[in-house]
Amino acid sequence: MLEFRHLYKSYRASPFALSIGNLTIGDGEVVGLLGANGCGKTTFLKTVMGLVDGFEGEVLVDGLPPSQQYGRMAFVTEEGSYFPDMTPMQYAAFLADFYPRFDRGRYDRLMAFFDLYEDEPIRKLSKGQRAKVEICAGFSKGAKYILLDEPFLGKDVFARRDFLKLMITSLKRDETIIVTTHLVDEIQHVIDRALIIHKGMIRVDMPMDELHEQGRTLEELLMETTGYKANRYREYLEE
Ligand SMILES: Nc1ncnc2c1ncn2[C@@H]1O[C@H](COP(=O)(O)OP(=O)(O)OP(=O)(O)O)[C@@H](O)[C@H]1O
Repeated sequence: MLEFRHLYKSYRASPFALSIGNLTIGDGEVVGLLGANGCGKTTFLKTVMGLVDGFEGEVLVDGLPPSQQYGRMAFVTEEGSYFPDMTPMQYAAFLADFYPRFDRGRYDRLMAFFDLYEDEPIRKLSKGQRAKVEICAGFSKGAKYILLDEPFLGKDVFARRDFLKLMITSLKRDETIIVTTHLVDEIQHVIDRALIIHKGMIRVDMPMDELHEQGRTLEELLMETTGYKANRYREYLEE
């Protein structure tokens, strides 16, 4: 379980702070963290990973600070691999040494699914392929909490759809996912719960079943919450 208690983090460069009152994310939940550019999604994930200093409040991972739970968490970011000179095979061996619960079978199955070459250094792969290697790693570390920050960047539409299906069908019971993305259409039938952040605060926390029952789409909810106006560009053209 992830618990947030009065989390508050401001940046001088940002006009608003990330401010999360009380929030709990239970084991096995697949949560979509949504919102406009700069609203605080990555900062939220980084606090869970213990990568943010100087915030008020508390984040607990199964009752402990993130710094005591690194082995239980995987963070897949658009920044890609920190080990570009390794081949995916060497990377797997490294992960196996580092993560006691590393699942080599799952890594190999994901690599095969994405048609990735195992013998080329990661830096020689395309941007989308490098991102796929990170997904293979993230889902194979044996982490209970898998945080995905824009995992679809650079992936073609087929890879995105297949990956989502694979992710959902291969999840283990207590694996908990938090995924940020701007591709709301693609994840709306994948996530269990939507959190929408607007200007640093969670404005919507809704189970997807409830949204589907209301006959509304995630995109509509996001637009209503963030005040996005589809024809706003006209105001600029008509001035
Ligand atoms: N290390 C930092 N130093 C200064 N400001 C930062 C830092 N990290 C984030 N910010 C600011 O905090 C705000 C939230 O940023 P964050 O990266 O969390 O947004 P985001 O929702 O992930 O955006 P995007 O959708 O563009 O990825 C932004 O205004 C950003 O400029």
